Amino acid sequence: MLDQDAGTTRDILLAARDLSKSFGAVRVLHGVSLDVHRGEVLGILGPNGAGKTTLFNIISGDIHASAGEIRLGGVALRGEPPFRRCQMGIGRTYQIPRPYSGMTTFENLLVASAFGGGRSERDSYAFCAGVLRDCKLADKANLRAGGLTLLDRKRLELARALASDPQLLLLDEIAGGLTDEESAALVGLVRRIRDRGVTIIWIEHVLHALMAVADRLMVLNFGEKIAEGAPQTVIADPEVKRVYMGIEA
Ligand SMILES: Nc1ncnc2c1ncn2[C@@H]1O[C@H](COP(=O)(O)OP(=O)(O)OP(=O)(O)O)[C@@H](O)[C@H]1O
Repeated sequence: MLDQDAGTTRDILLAARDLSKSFGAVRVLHGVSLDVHRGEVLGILGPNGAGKTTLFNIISGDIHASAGEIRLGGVALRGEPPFRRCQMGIGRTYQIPRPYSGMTTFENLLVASAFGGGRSERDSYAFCAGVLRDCKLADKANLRAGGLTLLDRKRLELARALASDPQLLLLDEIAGGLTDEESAALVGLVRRIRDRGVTIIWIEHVLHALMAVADRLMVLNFGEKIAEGAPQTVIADPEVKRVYMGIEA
């Protein structure tokens, strides 16, 4: 699927149209549309409860939208369960890490590589060893995932998503609680992942981390998109300042 963008034709990997979601009488997402171009990093900002994770849950198939449609590489995702979407190339992290606690770190990656990435067991070993190194988990390979520290469980979330070989990677608040040094290392890793050709959508409250790598930003508030565009333009927007940063113009 192609679109015209300021005179250039760019390839759209994910196209979402008019997504809405209500839980009972509570409307948490309303008419949200977005296009994500291959190879870009789209950052998503918004106050708590704005509907950011709900948007990810709809894209990954964890929940169904009340209305709207999503296409990945032009293919409609309607009705596809999460495991199929993973096999189609959508990898994600969860805000609260969800490892297989009784398995080792390495075994967690092998499962993702074999069942999500479709690799043979033999190929998975070398591939997952590389992912472990990238995510600074090599020395934790044989530890039970349930016994890892929160920081390492967050690293494992990212590593598992990478092991499934995504073309689209959804990152949900992976920088929270990191030191400045750890945050800078994470930004470096996200850049390297992008440079390998993976398209990324990153929900993050740690603004400086997001600003360091995002090509575009989108802002949600009360389930609606209130801004989208170049990062510097978006964060200078008076409405975004008011809603997200509590700054009145
Ligand atoms: N399964 C659910 N049932 C009922 N309400 C839900 C459910 N999931 C989310 N919500 C509500 O939907 C709204 C949006 O939640 P969501 O987690 O998408 O927000 P968010 O922007 O990701 O917030 P945060 O930055 O705090 O993670 C919230 O009011 C939340 O309580």
